Amino acid sequence: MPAVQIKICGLTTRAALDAAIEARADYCGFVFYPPSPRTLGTAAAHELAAHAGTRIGKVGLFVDPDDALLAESVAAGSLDVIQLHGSESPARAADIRARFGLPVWKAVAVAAAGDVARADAYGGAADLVLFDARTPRGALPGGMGLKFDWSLLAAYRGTLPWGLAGGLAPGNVGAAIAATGARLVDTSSGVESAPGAKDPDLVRAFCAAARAA
Ligand SMILES: O=C(O)c1ccccc1NCC(=O)[C@H](O)[C@H](O)COP(=O)(O)O
Repeated sequence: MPAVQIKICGLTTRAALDAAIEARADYCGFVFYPPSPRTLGTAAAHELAAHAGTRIGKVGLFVDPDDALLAESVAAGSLDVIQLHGSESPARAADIRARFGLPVWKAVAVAAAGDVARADAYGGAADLVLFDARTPRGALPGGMGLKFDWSLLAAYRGTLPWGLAGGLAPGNVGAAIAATGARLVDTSSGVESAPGAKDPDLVRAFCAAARAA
C-alpha cells in the first residue's frame, strides 16, 4: 500500500517549513485567511515558497475566496494545490479548478453521518475531499484542534480521494489512520506550542507517527 501522505498546515516561519521538509511531509499549508492566527501576506508567502522550492507541495488554504485573492496568492505562494475551507459550492469549486488550472481540495465539515455523504456532491468539481471537524458557529472553520467521530468514516466508500483532518496530533494520528483508513492526514494545531506557533519537534513526531501507522 502507498505511504500515507502528510500535510502540515499553517506554516508561517522558515524553521517550521524546514522541520516539515526534513520530516518528509508531502505538503505544507499556507493560510490566506486574515482572521486566522496563521494567515500569511503575499510577501511572506513568496518568501516561504521560494525557500521551499519544489521540496514539498504547497497548498494554499482559502475560505470563500474571490478570484483576486486567489490570483495573487497562487502567484505569491507558487501554489500546487488550492484548498477551499469555506462554504464553496461544487459549482464554485469547479470554476476555481478550471480558472486556475490547479487541483482543488474541498474541506467538508463533519459532525454527523449526513455530513460525510455531502462529499459526493464534489465529484467532478474537486480532486480530493478533506474531512475536518465542524467547528462552532463564529469560530474559525478549521485549525481549531477539534476531532470528529472517526467511526463515521469507517465504512466510507466515496468516489473521490479523501483525507482526514481535525484534532490530529502525534499521539493520535496512528489511531486515526487505523480507524478510518485515511491515506492523507492533515494537522495544524496538533503540532503547535501556541496558536500559530509550530513546534519543530511536534512536526517531526507527527510525521514519524503517521508513517509508522
Ligand atoms: O489553520 C487555520 O487557521 C485555518 C483557518 C481557517 C480555515 C481553515 C484552517 N485550517 C485548515 C487546515 O487544513 C487545518 O490543518 C485543519 O483544519 C486541521 O486543523 P487542526 O484541527 O488544528 O489540526
